[in-house]
Amino acid sequence: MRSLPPPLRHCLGSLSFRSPKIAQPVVWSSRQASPVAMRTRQRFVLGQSSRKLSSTVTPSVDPILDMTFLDERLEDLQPSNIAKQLMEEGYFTTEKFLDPIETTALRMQSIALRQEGRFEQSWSESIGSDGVAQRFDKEGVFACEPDGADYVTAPDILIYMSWLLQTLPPRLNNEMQELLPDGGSVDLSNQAFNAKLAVTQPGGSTYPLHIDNPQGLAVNDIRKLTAIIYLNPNYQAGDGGELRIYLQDNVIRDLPPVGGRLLMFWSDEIPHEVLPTSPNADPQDEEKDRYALTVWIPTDSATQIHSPTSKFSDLKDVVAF
Ligand SMILES: O=C(O)CCC(=O)C(=O)O
Ligand SMILES: [Fe+2]
Repeated sequence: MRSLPPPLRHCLGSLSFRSPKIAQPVVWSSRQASPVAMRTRQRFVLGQSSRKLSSTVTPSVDPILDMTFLDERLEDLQPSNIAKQLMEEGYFTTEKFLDPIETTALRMQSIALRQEGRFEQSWSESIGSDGVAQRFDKEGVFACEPDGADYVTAPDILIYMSWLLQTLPPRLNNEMQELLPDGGSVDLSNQAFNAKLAVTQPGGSTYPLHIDNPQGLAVNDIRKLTAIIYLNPNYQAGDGGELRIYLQDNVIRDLPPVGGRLLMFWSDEIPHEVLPTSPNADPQDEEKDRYALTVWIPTDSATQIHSPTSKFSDLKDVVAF
């Protein structure tokens, strides 16, 4: 059995989306091919009512993330404020969602997954004027889709993903309902998700300008919210790799990928790119590797994707597909 149910898989590239369906409920299960998974034969179920991973697996490192603390941190940020910023500006960010110890733990667990061979060359598709998708490798970028079997090696990555998926959609839906005049909602779903743990190597690796979900319903891609946590606790000014986002009124913001930063934006509307990562550093300098964990949350209301009445609908003109 493959890790996530097939419909939850998405291509490792971020500019396209190959999964036509979203499955329910979210079930993480062991990869049969993995020797670790063969030993554990464990399934992780994210029930809506459950707040914890149901697991009898002993991780190889002790997890340190606590879902209750994460809940408290989200409340401290005031979800009403997050919802307001998403609706008014298209994005929300805070630099210190995880503390340095937590950020370091997630980074070390990412490195352990990489040492296990879980990362692959990252690639994307660009859509030509003829509508045909062209695949290309992203030089110096490698990625992994974490799943339940990775709990043994990377328990905190799984705990974070699990917490985010259970907590963020209902919490933000409630707040947005309050804000929308007709009581409508963007209807974020906690029944499915896509995830990518990516490393961008120093020496100038980039992500080209793109929107995560450019094709939308044409390819049954209903990803609505992108949530990224950055895992670079030793980030220094000059390390590059800023996420550049393009907003309304020609506003451009560069967000350094400092460890612990949480960033959210609309997957189907907000153009962004990654600026060169440590352009003057040696590509083999692992200290300068730029790690980021992205979770994409879909919507249960297809009409929310590329809505022509959205105030952000013009931003797509920034990106030439
Ligand atoms: O790593 C980042 O800052 C953004 C990555 C990204 O744009 C993507 O994966 O689609
Ligand atoms: Fe992206």
